[in-house]
This record gives sequence, structure tokens and C-alpha cells, in this order.
Amino acid sequence: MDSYKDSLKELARPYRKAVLKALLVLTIIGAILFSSMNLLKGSYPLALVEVAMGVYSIVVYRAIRHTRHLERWIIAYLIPFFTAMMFAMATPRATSAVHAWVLLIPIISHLLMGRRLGLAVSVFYMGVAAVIFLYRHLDQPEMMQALPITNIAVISLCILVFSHVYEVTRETSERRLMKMAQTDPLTGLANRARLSDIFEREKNRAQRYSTPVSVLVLDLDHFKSVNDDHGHETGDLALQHVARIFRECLRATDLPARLGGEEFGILLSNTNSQQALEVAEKIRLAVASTPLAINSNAVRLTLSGGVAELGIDGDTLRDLVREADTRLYTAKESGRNQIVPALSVSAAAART
Ligand SMILES: Nc1nc2c(ncn2[C@@H]2O[C@H](COP(=O)(O)OP(=O)(O)OP(=O)(O)O)[C@@H](O)[C@H]2O)c(=O)[nH]1
Repeated sequence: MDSYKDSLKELARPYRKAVLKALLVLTIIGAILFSSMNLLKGSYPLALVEVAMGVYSIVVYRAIRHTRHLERWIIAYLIPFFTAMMFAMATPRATSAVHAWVLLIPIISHLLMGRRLGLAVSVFYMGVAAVIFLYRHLDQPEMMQALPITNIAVISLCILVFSHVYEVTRETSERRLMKMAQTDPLTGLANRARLSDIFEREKNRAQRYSTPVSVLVLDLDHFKSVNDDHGHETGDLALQHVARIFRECLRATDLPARLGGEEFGILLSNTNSQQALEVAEKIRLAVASTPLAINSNAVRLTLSGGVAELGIDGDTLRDLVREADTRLYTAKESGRNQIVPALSVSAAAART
């Protein structure tokens, strides 16, 4: 569960929506201005396309106010918008200044669609624009001089490259910040915020496909004495050591997180409480049988834990952590180095 793709998409949504709204308003104003001028000039097909784009912009503006599918609306708007731009460039009666609009393509595409799709769409439409330009002006020597054409080509390329580099840098910084904000710096495990994010996603998936989800809460035993006997630095190494064991014992689809101090929460997707108990036992045995080697010392560690299952012990992460925590404290009171299963599992065990 290492992907931050969905969180980044969420993060980009408000500013993409703001950019799209600005583009829609400008298109509506542009459509009124240009369609009036083209009507006066007698360029009826172009005026009609501009009116259609203006009306479509109003429809899209209303549709994106509460949409959960902004990305789809962006594509549904930009493709006709760029196609209308190409139509204007190909219209024989249109002024040659219309070609300047091509410079907008890479900026808008990257801002609204990100680096990959933004680049692909920009290259495609800028290529089509270049072909239209050559087709329209090949027989006009005053338009086909090397110097102005090279100028236009280089400026277009510069804007394409700058837009792409800007978007790549922005996405990389955003990903790094997102990772920092959702990672525990000592162990490299997820923090509570990320656990909460991923839990919501897994809960939705579990409800849609009727699959189980369980949560483990694990806490190192007598960790205070590890710090007191071996020093705080060894305590830190012990936390990193345990985090490593979690990773080795878990599947890629599980999410281990540090809840704070020496307490950990593990989200197990597609896992019922019986299976979660088996995972917790595997981790407990691995921790107990793998002491931390420090110089010539072997620091022995054990942990206690509790298990809770979504839908049986509650419907929110807070409910599940609270229930698992209660069982964890039962485990501590019963002598530590043990896992207390979810109620459904202990009830089933009592019946057999
Ligand atoms: N080295 C280190 N110690 C930490 C960190 N966070 C919390 N601790 C220590 O963890 C210890 C937790 O102590 P307690 O809450 O008494 O728990 P415990 O000693 O594990 O006892 P039980 O949980 O009852 O088995 C405290 O000494 C904290 O200072 C950390 O990031 N690094």
C-alpha cells in the first residue's frame, strides 16, 4: 500500500478546478467577442463553433461545481476546446494571428491534466497545428520565411518544455511533501494520518465487494526498561527493528503504521479476525525470537496485541482501534507477550 497516487489526485483537485473555471469564464467571454466579429465578417461556420463552445463552457461550469469526476470533465472539455482551436486555424477566412493560440495548449494541458497526459495532448495538438499552418500557408512566401517560422517553432518548444518541467517538478515536490506528512520519520512506517486515509479507501472497497478488513494494535512490552537499561538510542533502534519485522511478516496489501510511542496499528485488507489473529501471532513470535543485536548484547523484545474486525467491532477506524486497544490491555494484564483475539474468534473457540 505504498501508492500516494489517489492522495495526490485529491490534492490537485481544488487547483485544477480553479484553473478549469478560469478557462471556462475566459472561453465564454472569448466566444461572445469572436463569434460577434466572425458573424460580422460572414465567417458563419467559425462563429457557430465559437457559440457552441461558449454554450458548452456554461454547461461544464455548472457540471463541475459538485462533480466527483473532475478528471473526466477536464478531458471532455479540453478535447472539443482544442479541436475548435484547430478548426479556427484551418478556416481560410480566419486571421493568421489565430495561430498564436497554439501557445496556450501546453500550459493548459499540463495545468489541467498533469505531466503525462498533458505532454501527450500538447504534442498531439501542437503537431496538428503545425500541419494546418503548413497546409494553409505553404503557397504564401511571405509566411514561409525561415526566420519567423524558426522563431515561432522555438517559442512553442520553449513553452512546451517549461510547462512540462514545471509540472514534473511540482508533482515531485508534492509527492515528497505528501510522503513526509504521512510517514513516521523514525521507522519509515505510515503514521496515523495515512492509516486513516487508507482505512477509508479499504472500507469502501470492503463494503463494495463484501470482503473483511481487520485491524491489529500491537504494543512493545516493558519498553521503558529498554530505554532505561540500554539508552534512548537503543530504544530507537528497537523500534526500527520491530518495523522491519512487520514488513517481513506482512503482505504488500497490508499497512503497518506507528500510532505513537511504542504502539503500532496494522490494517489488514481482505482478512477476517481469525486470519488477523494468525498474522498477529506470526509477528509476535518473530519479534520474540529475533532479539535486537547491539554490539555484543542481544536486547530481547516482546509485544502484546489486540484484534478487531470491521463491521463486527465497529465501522470507523476509531472504533476498531479502541476495541483492539481494550484487548491489548487485557493481554498486558494477562502477562504480556500474547495477542487477545476479536470477540467473534474467542466466542467460536469457546464453542469448540
Ligand atoms: N527510544 C524511544 N522511546 C520511546 C519513543 N516513544 C516512546 N518511547 C518510550 O516508550 C516508553 C513507554 O513506556 P510505557 O508507556 O510505560 O510502556 P512500557 O514500558 O512498554 O510498558 P507496557 O506497555 O505496560 O508493557 C517510555 O519510556 C517512552 O519514553 C521513541 O520514539 N523512542
